[in-house]
Amino acid sequence: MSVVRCKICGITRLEDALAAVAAGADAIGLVFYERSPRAVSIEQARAIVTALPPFVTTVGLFVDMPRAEMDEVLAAVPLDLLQFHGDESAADCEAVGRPYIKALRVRAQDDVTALVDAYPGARAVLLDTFVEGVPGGTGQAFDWSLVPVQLSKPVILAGGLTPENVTAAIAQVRPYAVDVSGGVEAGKGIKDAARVKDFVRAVRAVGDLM
Ligand SMILES: O=C(O)c1ccccc1N[C@@H]1O[C@H](COP(=O)(O)O)[C@@H](O)[C@H]1O
Repeated sequence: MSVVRCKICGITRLEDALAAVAAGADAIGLVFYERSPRAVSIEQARAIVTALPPFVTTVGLFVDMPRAEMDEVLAAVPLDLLQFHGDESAADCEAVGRPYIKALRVRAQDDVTALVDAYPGARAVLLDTFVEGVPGGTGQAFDWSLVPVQLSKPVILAGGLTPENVTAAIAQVRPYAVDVSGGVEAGKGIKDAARVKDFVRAVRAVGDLM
């Protein structure tokens, strides 16, 4: 048996965070990208993070945020892990001095192994869908066959996952973890508790088969 971890991203409300935790999510993600419909303020994020029980990883998502702005967030919100979802280089990520994961948007022409190897300090890589001009949260899946069987980092699979397709995604990619945002929403930034529950249940069930 192999457990597949599960992150629910794009949380904007405490009630959604608590529902995700109650459903069994391992991590919740908060988007600090002002152009996202799921963006949270520092105050909102702090209220959510400080109200969570222990043993739930809190992840802050950033897209090419200037360092001074990021330092303001990090000083105010006790995040466990950073998710760099823009064009940050490995040096940019390392310079922050916090544990991080790097999101990489996968295209057919990419050498995914080389992309991953460019971030030796990352705890894991998050593989997401490439859509021109959109850094993430597209709600679109990519061709999972583009993910090599062996990579130098644990893989967090993202991009258009839903309670309906996550079983097939895990069976094909065999990731360390999965990450979902749009696929469990009732509206942008508002989670659908029943879909969150269905998603986590599906992830747990397929993990038991692996
Ligand atoms: O959610 C967003 O708005 C977002 C904005 C900018 C970068 C990343 C964003 N979301 C992350 O994208 C992946 C996939 O999301 P989806 O499941 O396809 O909706 C996930 O990590 C989101 O948190």
